[in-house]
Amino acid sequence: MNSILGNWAEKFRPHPDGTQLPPHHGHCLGCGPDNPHGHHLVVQRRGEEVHAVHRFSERHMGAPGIAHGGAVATVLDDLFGFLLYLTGTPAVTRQLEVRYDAPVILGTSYELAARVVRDDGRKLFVEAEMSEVGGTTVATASALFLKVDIAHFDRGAPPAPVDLD
Ligand SMILES: CCCCCCCC(=O)SCCNC(=O)CCNC(=O)[C@H](O)C(C)(C)COP(=O)(O)OP(=O)(O)OC[C@H]1O[C@@H](n2cnc3c(N)ncnc32)[C@H](O)[C@@H]1OP(=O)(O)O
Repeated sequence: MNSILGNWAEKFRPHPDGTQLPPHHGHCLGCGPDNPHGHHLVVQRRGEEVHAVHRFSERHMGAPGIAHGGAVATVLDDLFGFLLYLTGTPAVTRQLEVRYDAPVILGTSYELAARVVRDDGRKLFVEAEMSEVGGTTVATASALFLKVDIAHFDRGAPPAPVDLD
């Protein structure tokens, strides 16, 4: 098994409500603490949802002062990946749709929440939103995740040493 994911059964066991969920792995672009280009997303379980508060930095700029749409999609996609701590099943994104309702401003905190809306055989239909703290929604996303065997992740090459340039 791809050692970067560690032991799936131990790691992706159900985590208690209210706790902080572990990153997928150290170099994950969305949540890995060791990825210098990453978003370092920190996610909590709240009931049957996963929640985060996130601030984009200058590394994620699209238009001046505004987060790149791909960066916003990355964070939403990675947030969906935390629902796997609730379902307990390995799964990957098959389709992702993002609606950008308002510019996401760099340096501003946003609240994110995601949930499974339908668990249908191999298919996990999920949805999420990103909002100003206590306010207006700036982006919504829906995705189809497909459950895979853990061997799916063996197809990845071992991570190269991190290049800080
Ligand atoms: C450890 C977790 C980290 C999480 C990180 C955050 C999430 C990610 O970034 S994941 C990375 C990005 N995603 C990927 O790399 C996935 C790449 N894709 C693949 O590997 C394959 O396409 C894979 C494994 C998803 C599916 O392949 P395969 O097993 O052949 O499935 P496929 O036959 O195409 O579809 C399975 C079923 O889903 C259905 N389906 C496929 N696409 C759709 C769709 N868009 N809408 C509705 N149904 C669909 C199919 O019709 C089929 O249905 P049925 O079984 O009823 O006939």
